[in-house]
Amino acid sequence: GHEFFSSTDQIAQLYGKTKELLKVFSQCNDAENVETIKSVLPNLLFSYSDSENPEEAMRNPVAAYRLLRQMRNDLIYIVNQPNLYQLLEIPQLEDLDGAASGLIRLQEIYKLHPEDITKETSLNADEAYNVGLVAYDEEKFQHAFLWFLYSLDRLTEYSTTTEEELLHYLSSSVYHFGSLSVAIYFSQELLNLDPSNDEARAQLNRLLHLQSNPDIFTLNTESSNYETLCRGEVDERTSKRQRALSCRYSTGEGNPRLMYAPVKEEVEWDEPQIIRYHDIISDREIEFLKNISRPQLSRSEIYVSGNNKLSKLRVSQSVFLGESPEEARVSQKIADATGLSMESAETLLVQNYGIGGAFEQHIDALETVNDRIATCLIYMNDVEIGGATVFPKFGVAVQPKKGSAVFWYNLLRNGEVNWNTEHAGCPVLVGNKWVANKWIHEIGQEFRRPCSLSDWE
Ligand SMILES: O=C(O)CCC(=O)C(=O)O
Ligand SMILES: [Fe+2]
Repeated sequence: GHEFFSSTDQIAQLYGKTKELLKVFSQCNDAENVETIKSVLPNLLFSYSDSENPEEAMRNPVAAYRLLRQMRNDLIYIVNQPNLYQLLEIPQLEDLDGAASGLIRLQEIYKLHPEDITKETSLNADEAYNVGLVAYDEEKFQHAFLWFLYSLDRLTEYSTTTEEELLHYLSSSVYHFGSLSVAIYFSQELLNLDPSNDEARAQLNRLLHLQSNPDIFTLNTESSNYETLCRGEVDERTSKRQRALSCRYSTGEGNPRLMYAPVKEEVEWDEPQIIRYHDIISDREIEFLKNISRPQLSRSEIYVSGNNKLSKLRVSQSVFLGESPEEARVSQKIADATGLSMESAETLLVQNYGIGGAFEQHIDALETVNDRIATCLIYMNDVEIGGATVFPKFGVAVQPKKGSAVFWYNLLRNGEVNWNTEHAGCPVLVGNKWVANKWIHEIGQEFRRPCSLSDWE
């Protein structure tokens, strides 16, 4: 079936359609089971705010996760009424888990407690429990523990989650990340609640045989360079090297198309060069690209030793556009700005990220003949928080800016892969993220970027 969690835009589309569907049901009078449906409709409708624009509703990943759960419940409810046709695709359990996994990724990278990430939108006990279980499955025991604690705090008589389940998982997750005495505490609580629980008694006895006591509230996951860059903690450009970087108007050495509309170039980094072109694509072109891509989006894959496959390392949906006058126009602008030939370039890959959606470190080069000599990455919107493109090998974070594009060479002049161009798309903490990639290949650049035998250029 269809996947939702890997593209916030897909969730937004479903949200819009679900609202419509509920409205239609609330107005129809002839369906047989309409009375039952009608009796619950006010409740369902109530939770879908009328004034809210679906895309806007997705800017907060916690809200997006809640809505996904809620739409699943509501749509399942509707489909279970006889005589009502299901017109919409129902989010699957995999979507809820994928969304929860996105929230955990955000917590890890941006070092957030459940209370931090739910400041705007809180989760109820059941929703939090589900996030905890996903963290537990991913062996992120400290995060799991904190979510179970959060869930325990919010337990009510309406919760499906039970205190026993939570105590069990609290004990077990805290045990895994190291605090034995706290594990013992929760195990004891569980036994107090239900003295006949033999499994809990055995567990408590096992725990009582062990000892240790670390700090259980400090989020101390090891950070890679990628993660520190995403958080904006380091960025080498803030050092004195920045002064060497510049901004200029380029007329492409006399290119007639640029004479009257020069491109604004900014050097984001000098070695290897990373160049930002400002205002390379207009808002209208962006809307057009989004609209043609939307119905064609599907989960992005990663390329590993000759094969494409789905991976948690890349949570987004994308589509390679077909050839069209609009695609060609964007291509031409990139050709003008970079001075490179688009003869063997791929068509634009339009990409929308999901809940906590990211693309972890990778290189764009495929290590094949006629390889991807360069990348031009177009930002189709501003991202409120997170979502930077980062280069861990030299410590630069580039923030998306609507209408701009960044450009770099993936290959050295001698044709070898430049491993320093390794980069990542950080998870989107607040907002949505649309980008479009133009991958430019070697064939056609012979006279534009002459090759060299040196092994460092
Ligand atoms: O989204 C980003 O910032 C990076 C995307 C990227 O590296 C890619 O699609 O190859
Ligand atoms: Fe990339």
